[in-house]
Amino acid sequence: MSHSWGYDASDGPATWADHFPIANGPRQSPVNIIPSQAQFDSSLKPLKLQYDPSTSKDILNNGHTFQVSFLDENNSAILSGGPVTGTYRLKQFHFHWGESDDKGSEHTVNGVKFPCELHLVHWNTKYANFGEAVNKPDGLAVVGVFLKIGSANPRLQKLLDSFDSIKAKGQQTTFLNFDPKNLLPASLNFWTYEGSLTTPPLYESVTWIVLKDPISVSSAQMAKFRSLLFSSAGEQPRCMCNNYRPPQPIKGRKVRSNFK
Ligand SMILES: NS(=O)(=O)c1ccc(C(=O)N2CCc3cc(O)c(O)cc3[C@@H]2c2ccccc2)cc1
Ligand SMILES: [Zn+2]
Repeated sequence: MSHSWGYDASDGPATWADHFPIANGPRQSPVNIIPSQAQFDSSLKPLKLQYDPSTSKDILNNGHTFQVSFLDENNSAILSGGPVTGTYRLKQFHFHWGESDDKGSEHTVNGVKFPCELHLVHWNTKYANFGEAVNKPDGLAVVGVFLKIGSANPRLQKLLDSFDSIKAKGQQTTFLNFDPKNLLPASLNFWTYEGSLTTPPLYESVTWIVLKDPISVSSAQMAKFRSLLFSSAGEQPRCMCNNYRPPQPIKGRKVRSNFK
């Protein structure tokens, strides 16, 4: 990433337009979803997420979030159907969260923030690879899943148990056989709209697919997310939290749903 950016007052979302003018573009993400204004679209196909066999590779603290990356040389973890045409391959998933349980998600619903939001990032196989797809208008499809405070979610435990080895920026460790299907709610009902990356370079290349139903996370598990650091080993430790961009202007875009 060329210019360094972050989530503090000095380098956070309010400053991103200085170096990434597309921050004020026509299809920026995230947005506030207002269910009563979403349009049911019966032509939307069921969302197909085929993550078998799961081909997770590693888990990395990249200084903005932590992400689990996947082998994407073949179609072993793909998204199809829903609002997209063609086949999109899973590249990585990551999360955004707050310093406290009352905020942290990027998308909001009727203005309500969730404590955390999962993003599963897929790229369109009409392009050669993720790097080619990342700045094309139909290049990416990201599935967003809200996390809601409730009972501890055992399916998050393997992620949380790896945090001690990726505490600081740049730390990475092997992370095999993790099936991201286990992070999905029972229903794949979704809202969809045309948007962007929610971090610099903010490319307007994302078909967003935000699932209506959340998965659970306990307050203690959220505290573990906040044990990660934005900072590198040896630097003044800075808690990795509030790594979310607030909702951006909808600018006339339609949010569609596949459910009534
Ligand atoms: N929140 S999100 O919209 O789902 C999203 C999706 C992808 C990416 C992503 O892969 N990025 C953007 C941020 C970033 C920061 C780095 O330090 C880095 O090394 C890579 C990335 C990648 C990226 C990859 C390729 C081109 C541009 C950015 C980031 C956020
Ligand atoms: Zn994200």
